[in-house]
Amino acid sequence: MELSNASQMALQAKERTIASLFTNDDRAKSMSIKAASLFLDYSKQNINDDELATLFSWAKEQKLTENITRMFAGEKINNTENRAVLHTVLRAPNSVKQTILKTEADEVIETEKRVEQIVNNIRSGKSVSAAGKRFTDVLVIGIGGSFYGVKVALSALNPFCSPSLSVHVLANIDGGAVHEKLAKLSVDTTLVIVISKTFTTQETMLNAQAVKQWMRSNANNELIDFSELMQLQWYAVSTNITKATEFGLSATNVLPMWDWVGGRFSLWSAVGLPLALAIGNNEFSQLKNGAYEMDQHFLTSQFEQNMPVIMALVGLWNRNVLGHSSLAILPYDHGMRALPGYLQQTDMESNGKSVNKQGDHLSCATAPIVFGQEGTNSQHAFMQLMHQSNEIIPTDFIVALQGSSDLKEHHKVLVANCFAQSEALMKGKTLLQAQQELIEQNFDKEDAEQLAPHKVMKGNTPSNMLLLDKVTPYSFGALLALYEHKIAVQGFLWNINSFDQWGVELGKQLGQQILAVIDGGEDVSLSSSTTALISQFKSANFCK
Ligand SMILES: O=P(O)(O)OC[C@H]1O[C@](O)(CO)[C@@H](O)[C@@H]1O
Repeated sequence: MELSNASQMALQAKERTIASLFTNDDRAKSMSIKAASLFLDYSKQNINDDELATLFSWAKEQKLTENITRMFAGEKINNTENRAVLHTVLRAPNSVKQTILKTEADEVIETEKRVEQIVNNIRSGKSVSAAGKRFTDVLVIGIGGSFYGVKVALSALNPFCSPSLSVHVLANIDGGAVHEKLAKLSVDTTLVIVISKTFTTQETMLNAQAVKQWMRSNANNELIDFSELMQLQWYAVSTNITKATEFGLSATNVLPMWDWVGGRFSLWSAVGLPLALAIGNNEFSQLKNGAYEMDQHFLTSQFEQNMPVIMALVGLWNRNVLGHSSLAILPYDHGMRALPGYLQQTDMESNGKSVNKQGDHLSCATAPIVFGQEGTNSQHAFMQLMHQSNEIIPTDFIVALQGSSDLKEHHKVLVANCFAQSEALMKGKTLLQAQQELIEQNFDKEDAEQLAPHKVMKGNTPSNMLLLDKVTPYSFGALLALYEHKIAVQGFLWNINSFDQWGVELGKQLGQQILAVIDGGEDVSLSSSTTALISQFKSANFCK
């Protein structure tokens, strides 16, 4: 990021307090914006109007509009994989699909209809298991982008999920996770959906094998033909029909994916099938409608009134001008507890890069370290560090005005805590204030002076406050799209490719190499540390 006067602006910003920027009541009003049912207040950021204006004109100079337009138009902006980035088209009306995708639109529209039909058949009991029973459970197997979207939406939209069809998600390659899931399930009432764009991902394949084996061993083999069971009880979403059918899936049960939909942006495709099964077709459409409205807002609004662009620029300001390396995501909402994990992938897998699109090394920092937890739990854990360490951690607070339960007092306390934290992070407490407080509590002057430094809170921590009227499929769809676009904008401005993820490859490759050594091979290229660790593992497992 090359802003000509960045260091001078940083100096100026670091010398002031955020609270001092509130010279009149207008700041909260002028630094807040509504879009697609969401409300963003960014007035507690350490930025003033002039600095924002500089960022807006800089973004224009960097051809941000052109980049956004190219993405929506389907140009191959994922240059290292020669792919378009078109998840947005999946939530657009059919006429837009036809304009952008041309002949491919038919398959996309057909797939949507297939998803709807499967959802209707399963939820109505028209489609039953090989044992002739109604499905009570859906087991989803997938990882990374083929997991986080479904997981976060299932949890956030839990009040909309059918009580008679439970959806479970299996991602990690850990026998403990497999047993934990399968212990709750019965072969006769479980539908399985394997989500894997490539259908080669090691974790997903091994988990799918384990589940298939469990089904084979536990089905009533005298009465049930296993290939019929696979036909009735297994679906997949993948670009790789060959691999899926080799695995044993019927080709008609493999819903397509397209190379122009990245895994971490794929919830809007047939990858959303498990979610649609849980919440129903209408609510799944609402999720897409909310995202579509955010897309339209993003595409058509001036930068000064554009929620994703504002969030992106404020994020760049924090990261590159003020030098803050992290971003805390704090949803004050039990349903949205999976959001920090989801955004860790969306943000850090997209923008965790250090070369630009041309392959040249970048001199500026890119994606922040994203972490978080639901409020108020975070207040009793890492927020101590946010208040009193030297680290300044910009924060996104997310809360719904109306709670999803009937416990109104709980929601009042939850929201009060959320607002209180944003205020406390901004204002902090000075030494003088701390001393004063202690004296008011009847400490003598000497004790007050000694204790006061321990009660100082640095304050000046910037935050966004994102409000949803209520967590609904519509507002949650808009929220996910907001973050997708914020992250894309940051990638455009850093001139990086946000849509590839080569960084995960080396680990995968070495994983295979190490597996071969565990299985008896030799590999002199491994470090002595890793070789010793492998020996320890082998003697614990194979030499007893
Ligand atoms: O859908 P697949 O092909 O199983 O891949 C799973 C995930 O693995 C990744 O390659 C790395 O996390 C993601 O991009 C992808 O979503």
